[in-house]
Amino acid sequence: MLVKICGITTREAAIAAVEAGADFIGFVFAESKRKITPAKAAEIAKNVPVSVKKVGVFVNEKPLVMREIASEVGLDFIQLHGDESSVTAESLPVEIIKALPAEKQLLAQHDDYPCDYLLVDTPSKSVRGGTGKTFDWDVLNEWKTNKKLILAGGLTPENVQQAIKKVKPVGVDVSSGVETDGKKDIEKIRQFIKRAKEREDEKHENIHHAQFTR
Ligand SMILES: O=C(O)c1ccccc1NCC(=O)[C@H](O)[C@H](O)COP(=O)(O)O
Repeated sequence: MLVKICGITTREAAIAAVEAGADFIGFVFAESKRKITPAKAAEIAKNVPVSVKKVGVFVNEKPLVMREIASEVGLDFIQLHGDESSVTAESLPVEIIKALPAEKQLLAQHDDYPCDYLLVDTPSKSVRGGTGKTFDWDVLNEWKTNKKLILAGGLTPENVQQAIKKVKPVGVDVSSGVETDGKKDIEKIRQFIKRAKEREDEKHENIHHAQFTR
């Protein structure tokens, strides 16, 4: 099970995520209480092993700005969390995670979107991500796709195993659920990754993208 810890703003949180076995760490460059400057993200990223992928989260940012930040920070992935077109996604020089709210119609419309992973998150009218709220996971079981799915939205150390069992994604993503009083909590990061990866033995035979390949 791939694990992405998002909204990293400190070296301590990055180290905790890396040591606990995270596969991706995410830096939010969009408007957010977790927004980080490219310079600070670059400083943190330079101490992260190459095996842990660095993801930059953007919402409707100009492609030129995304390219500059990707180069400055050494991003491996760009996570598009807004209404970015396929053309924008294809113009970017790194791998793409496309984030979508869990709405049936929207998911269906993105079947051919050029991305390496689809991250499905909780819909919200006011903020684009990091809500800390779950959605009805059954929406995903009615959705047929050949995309690799990352499940996000309100995951916690307590509910992540249940979520994996029900949705069978290739990866899980968390931000609020590993925070205490709005700050990343080292112990929660460790617990989240441990529990997500504990189900490792049961994976592969029936992960979401394989189950629904047409
Ligand atoms: O985290 C944010 O504040 C944020 C703001 C704007 C766009 C995206 C954002 N986060 C993206 C993520 O990948 C989060 O991990 C994902 O939305 C899940 O968040 P949470 O429900 O808090 O675990």
